[in-house]
Amino acid sequence: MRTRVKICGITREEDALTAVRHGADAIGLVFVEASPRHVSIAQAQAAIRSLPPFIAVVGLFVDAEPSFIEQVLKEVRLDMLQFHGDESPEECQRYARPYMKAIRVRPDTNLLQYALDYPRASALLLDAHVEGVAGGTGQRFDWSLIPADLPMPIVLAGGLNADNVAEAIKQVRPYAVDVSGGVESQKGIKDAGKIAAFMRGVTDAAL
Ligand SMILES: O=C(O)c1ccccc1NCC(=O)[C@H](O)[C@H](O)COP(=O)(O)O
Repeated sequence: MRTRVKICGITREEDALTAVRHGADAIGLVFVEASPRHVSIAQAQAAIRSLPPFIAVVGLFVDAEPSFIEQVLKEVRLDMLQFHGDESPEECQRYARPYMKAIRVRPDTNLLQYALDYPRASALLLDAHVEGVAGGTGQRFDWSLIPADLPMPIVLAGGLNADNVAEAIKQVRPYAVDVSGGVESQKGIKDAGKIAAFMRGVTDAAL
């Protein structure tokens, strides 16, 4: 089975459709004001309005107020939540949606403990730790820090691109990969050629 792909930081309808046309399984919408990939509720609605069925829409938040998340959930058809800040397990599981907990991995990060602490997460999304930046850094981390026996699906993120995604999949064997900067022409604007090349890399890893 091919590794699933989530393309994150989608801000425009045409980029959502390009991602899907090339085989992406999920798209991510960044509801974080400080991000260059931030979408308003209206932009999010527009970006996903013509998506075909069976494509998952993931809403990304960083330590957001619950009232804001509830408001987004009322107005945008999100299938899953992605918590990219310091949200506790209780905070992550209070919404009527499955969620992924993003972990910014450092050499001393105990990923097995995170899996135990967030037992109701659908997956752990593993991203690079860059001081002072919540995510979308374009940096990769040392994949050998990921234990082989994590009792939870892994979504591998952080600095992935067409040149390294096949190697990443072969080494880590994640459930899914997540990419943002590696398929962009500028922050928040996706590039069809880079998306196509990334998807070829994912397919090549399965051969
Ligand atoms: O994308 C952002 O600007 C962002 C801001 C705040 C928190 C998280 C953010 N992005 C997270 C992601 O898009 C994914 O983890 C992504 O796959 C990793 O980004 P990249 O290294 O650019 O592929």
